[in-house]
Amino acid sequence: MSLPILITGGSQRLGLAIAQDLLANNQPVIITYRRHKPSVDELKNAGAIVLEADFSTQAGISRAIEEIKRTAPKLRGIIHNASDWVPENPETAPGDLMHDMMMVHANAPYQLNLALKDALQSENGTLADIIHMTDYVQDTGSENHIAYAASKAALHNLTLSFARVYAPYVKVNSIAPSLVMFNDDDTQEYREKALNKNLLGLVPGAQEAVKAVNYLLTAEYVTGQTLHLNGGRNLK
Ligand SMILES: NC(=O)C1=CN([C@@H]2O[C@H](COP(=O)(O)OP(=O)(O)OC[C@H]3O[C@@H](n4cnc5c(N)ncnc54)[C@H](OP(=O)(O)O)[C@@H]3O)[C@@H](O)[C@H]2O)C=CC1
Ligand SMILES: Nc1nc2c(c(=O)[nH]1)N=C([C@H](O)[C@@H](O)CO)CN2
Repeated sequence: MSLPILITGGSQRLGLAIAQDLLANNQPVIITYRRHKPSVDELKNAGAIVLEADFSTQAGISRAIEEIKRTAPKLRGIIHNASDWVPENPETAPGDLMHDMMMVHANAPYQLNLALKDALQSENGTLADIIHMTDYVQDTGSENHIAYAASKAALHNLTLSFARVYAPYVKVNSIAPSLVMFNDDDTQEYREKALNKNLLGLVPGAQEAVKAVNYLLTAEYVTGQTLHLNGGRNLK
């Protein structure tokens, strides 16, 4: 039996698609979720281990680390997918927003990577993997999600540091999507405008992230890199 891959925020959208694909290919999976949904039970019934975790507080991060260590002494990989896409808004003080963004996108991945270093095992000649789900805005910044973009840039910087420190037994890479999957409440106007933001005029859906994850898991010579999933938006 292969060692499990941990996916944070695996109860919906990209994280759920990644978890479902890995399970369908007989790869054991552990997911964390913040709010219980039917998908959590569906993943559990499909054989996943499901752990409740909220990375917005230090206590939540510490609790998650202890529960993951107890559940899986050894891991094939970690996919840091959990994320909150929150714009600057009048209801949230800037200090609170920056704190919240940094906790889930940088502090939690940082602490989990350190705490789970010895658990990460290469197996059958395949190196272990850490994958950080960052964002196109890691390199560009954002006008309406300033704190969010800064926290994703911090997450990408963790890719560079951990790639250096964890070589040669663990590969560490970023996947930087631009708009890959719409949200249910995205208006038709937003959707049409978004399609024109990249060269390919596409919003491909969650399977594009699944393909990117599977590439990195099988790669032998890729670490400290960013896999951009943006339809050429940077050239538009
Ligand atoms: N979708 C896209 O087009 C893009 C996605 N990305 C990145 O790809 C990744 C996946 O995107 P997507 O599937 O849309 O992500 P979602 O917005 O669906 O969030 C994924 C999960 O993160 C969980 N989460 C949020 N905050 C916390 C927290 N404080 N502690 C624990 N869990 C938390 C949520 O749990 P709950 O549902 O319980 O609240 C949610 O299920 C993310 O890192 C995202 O930033 C980047 C650019 C574009
Ligand atoms: N946690 C999330 N992060 C992001 C999302 C999302 O739905 N959840 N969506 C985006 C947008 O698609 C953005 O890339 C559009 O330009 C960014 N991050």
